[in-house]
Amino acid sequence: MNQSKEQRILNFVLQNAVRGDPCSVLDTIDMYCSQKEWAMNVGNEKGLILDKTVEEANPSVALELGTYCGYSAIRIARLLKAGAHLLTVEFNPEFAAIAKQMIEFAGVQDKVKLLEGPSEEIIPQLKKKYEVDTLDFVFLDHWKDRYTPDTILIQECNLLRKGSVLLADNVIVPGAPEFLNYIRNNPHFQCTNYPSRLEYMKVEDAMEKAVFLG
Ligand SMILES: CNc1ncnc2c1ncn2[C@@H]1O[C@H](/C=C/CNC(=O)c2cc(-c3ccc(F)cc3)cc(O)c2O)[C@H](F)[C@H]1O
Ligand SMILES: [Mg+2]
Repeated sequence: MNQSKEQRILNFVLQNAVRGDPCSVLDTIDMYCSQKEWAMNVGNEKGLILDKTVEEANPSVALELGTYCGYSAIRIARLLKAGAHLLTVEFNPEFAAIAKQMIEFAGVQDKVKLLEGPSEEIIPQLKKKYEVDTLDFVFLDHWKDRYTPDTILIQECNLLRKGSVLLADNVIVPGAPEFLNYIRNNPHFQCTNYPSRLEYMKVEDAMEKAVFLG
């Protein structure tokens, strides 16, 4: 049975990156996906915006929706302080299996909890089952038409506190127009747009940051 693209990316990392070195894993994925096969990792350009936003938020508890191969989970986890952790949600079992191996190879598994299942089921379980009080940082990078319903669900589950930071990928390409409309017209959020480029392409994209005002 021929391999998936995601399996090829993982194999390339296992053969070419330095075990236990998250930056080497990120660089190796970026090299493969810019030279061999495009894939929907946040990439290095938008990755730098993600880095700055995570460093500024300095979260104790972070949530990611849409793990895929684990690139942004590794990117976030490498910046977390001692005792802080990232919960990352992925409902495709093949992608979850790839991401788990990628995260372990990078050596950040102690900071990352990969939750396999749909975000709409997992978000309501975060407080009781996963012992979350509130989320300090949320990275939205799953299906683009799910950004709004999941942001509403996160609020309904009382998971945000004054100052919680949401960061959404792809608000230009593929686009999340409904989310932009929702979040920019919501008085409980202070929004900032970060123009950038689509990963591995000379195509405009952007990220949107939304700080919860309580
Ligand atoms: C809905 N609830 C979910 N729960 C758990 N895991 C989920 C859920 N929904 C999806 N997943 C999981 O989250 C991932 C989905 C990522 C989607 N990302 C994109 O489509 C995406 C697309 C492009 C893109 C740009 C240009 C072009 F020409 C073609 C593509 C660029 C990007 O940066 C993206 O992030 C994963 F695949 C899915 O199983
Ligand atoms: Mg994306």
